Amino acid sequence: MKYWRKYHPTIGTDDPRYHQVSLIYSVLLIMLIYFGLIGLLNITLFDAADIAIYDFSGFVLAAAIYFYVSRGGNFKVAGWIVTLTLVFVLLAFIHLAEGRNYSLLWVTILPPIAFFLLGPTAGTWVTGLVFAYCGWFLYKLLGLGVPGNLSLGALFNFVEVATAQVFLFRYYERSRREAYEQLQKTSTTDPLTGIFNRLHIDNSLKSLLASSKRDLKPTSILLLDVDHFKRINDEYGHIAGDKVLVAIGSVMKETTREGDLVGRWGGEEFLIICPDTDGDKAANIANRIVERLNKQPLLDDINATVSIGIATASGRDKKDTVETLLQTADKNLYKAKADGRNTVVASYDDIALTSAHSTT
Ligand SMILES: Nc1nc2c(ncn2[C@@H]2O[C@H](COP(=O)(O)OP(=O)(O)OP(=O)(O)O)[C@@H](O)[C@H]2O)c(=O)[nH]1
Repeated sequence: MKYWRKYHPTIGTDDPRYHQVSLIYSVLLIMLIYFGLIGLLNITLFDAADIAIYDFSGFVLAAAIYFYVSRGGNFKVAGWIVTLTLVFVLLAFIHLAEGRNYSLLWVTILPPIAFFLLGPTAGTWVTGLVFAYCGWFLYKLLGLGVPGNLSLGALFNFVEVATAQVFLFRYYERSRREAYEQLQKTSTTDPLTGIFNRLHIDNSLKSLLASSKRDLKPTSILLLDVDHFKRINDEYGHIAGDKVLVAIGSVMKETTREGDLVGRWGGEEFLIICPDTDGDKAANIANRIVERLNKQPLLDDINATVSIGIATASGRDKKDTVETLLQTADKNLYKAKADGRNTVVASYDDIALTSAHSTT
């Protein structure tokens, strides 16, 4: 496990920021070691206390950024600070070396870091501006007759390589992001209905229940099962059955809030997670779904109803787990089926359930 995970336990390997945060910490550690070591060498071996002041300033800056990020600072801001610090260090070095000994080559480490931490647009701007400045700096050096590696040909080579780098890294970062988003979408979506799949809804339930306990806020889940779905399949065919599942998915999306998570639990079963929702509110949502399905046919002339079992974690009971919550919802769903279907059952006796309809 990466050592920085102790500062950010919620950023798992499936989080899009995982590798960015990892890179931020790596760059900061390299800066701390490099500036600390070179600063000490400059004082002890080279007797250059004036240069050591720059090294120790760099060390303190890197330590301050490290402190900021590890105490929960904004990663976007941290990404900018790390990139701009790197730009400053690179330009300072190139200036001190006056372009000798291919020192300009160091600027080529900027694009992979800038594009990765800032994204394709800001990455293009930052690297484009720094490269343009370096080209101008090289051009100025030509007239000064500084010895070593400097000619008009070198300037052209620099400009060409810099331009190619900006375009190639921009292309690379864009395609990496698109591929990542595509992968994320397919790994979390149910291919038939387009709502979340079981894996995603299961993972989300774990983390939402943990935050519910941390914030002492209730979380409710609604387990839905389509009534007599086998009959629909038998009567209208499997393709129509699939369309019914898609339409029920849309009804659930329309009936719930934006922060609620709607997913397919398997076959003709669905699960809705409602964060910050107590049993009463969950029953209202469930009743809305049942009423909507009773009001008008789902598809042309096909009617479909659902039975719903609700479970609520208060957020104050440490004993609540994903398993106990699912067991309760399942038990209530079973009861809703036994009560004649097309109805809602929750664990709380004081909830007024308005949706008991006759079964088809
Ligand atoms: N069209 C279609 N049918 C599915 C899909 N997944 C499961 N089914 C069908 O859903 C039906 C579920 O039947 P049962 O478990 O007997 O339940 P039911 O007929 O809905 O009856 P109750 O749940 O007791 O109200 C089975 O016939 C499955 O073949 C799917 O993705 N598409």
